[in-house]
Amino acid sequence: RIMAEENVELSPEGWVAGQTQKILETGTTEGIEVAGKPIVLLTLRGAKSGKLRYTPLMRVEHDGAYAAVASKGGAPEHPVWYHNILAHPEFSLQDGTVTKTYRAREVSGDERAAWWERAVEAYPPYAEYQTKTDRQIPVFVLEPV
Ligand SMILES: C[C@H](OP(=O)(O)OC[C@@H](O)[C@@H](O)[C@@H](O)Cn1c2nc(=O)[nH]c(=O)c-2cc2ccc(O)cc21)C(=O)N[C@@H](CCC(=O)N[C@@H](CCC(=O)O)C(=O)O)C(=O)O
Repeated sequence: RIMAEENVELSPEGWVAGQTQKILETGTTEGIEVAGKPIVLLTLRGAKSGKLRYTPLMRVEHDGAYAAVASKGGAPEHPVWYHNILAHPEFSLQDGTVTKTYRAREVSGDERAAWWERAVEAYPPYAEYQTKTDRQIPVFVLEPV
């Protein structure tokens, strides 16, 4: 029996959906950028709906692992996907034309500090976002499974 391909939801945010669609059309994240920096495409499962949702994030990579930074531009609240990644921490991430499975864990202390530095290096506006909110912006490390 061929299982029907599960539908994956686009973001309701127009620009986010547009960048996602470009990745799907071209088959790569190459050339899709925010402030001139590269992005990656996660496919996360909704914590309540169980729906798959395309969630593009900035590309923060080190030694084959990635960081997912729940910045949402420094908004007062975490992005909703923060709950999705906690509820379903194993998911696929596409970087360029390569899609692999990763497992996320939220980091704190020195480990978080090291990844925060890498994140700001990869996408400097993260530092500015953190000054805009007193919530500590969550950082997840994504390791290949
Ligand atoms: C608007 C809302 O988005 P959000 O999950 O809050 O996340 C907001 C943004 O972080 C998200 O759009 C990111 O993709 C934006 N974004 C980045 N967002 C970041 O936080 N960090 C980044 O580094 C980042 C980079 C980036 C690069 C390119 C790009 O196009 C977008 C980028 C959303 O998608 N809502 C949907 C889905 C909601 C959802 O996931 N519901 C859960 C329920 C979860 C619960 O409440 O328990 C479910 O389905 O079960 C809806 O309302 O229908």
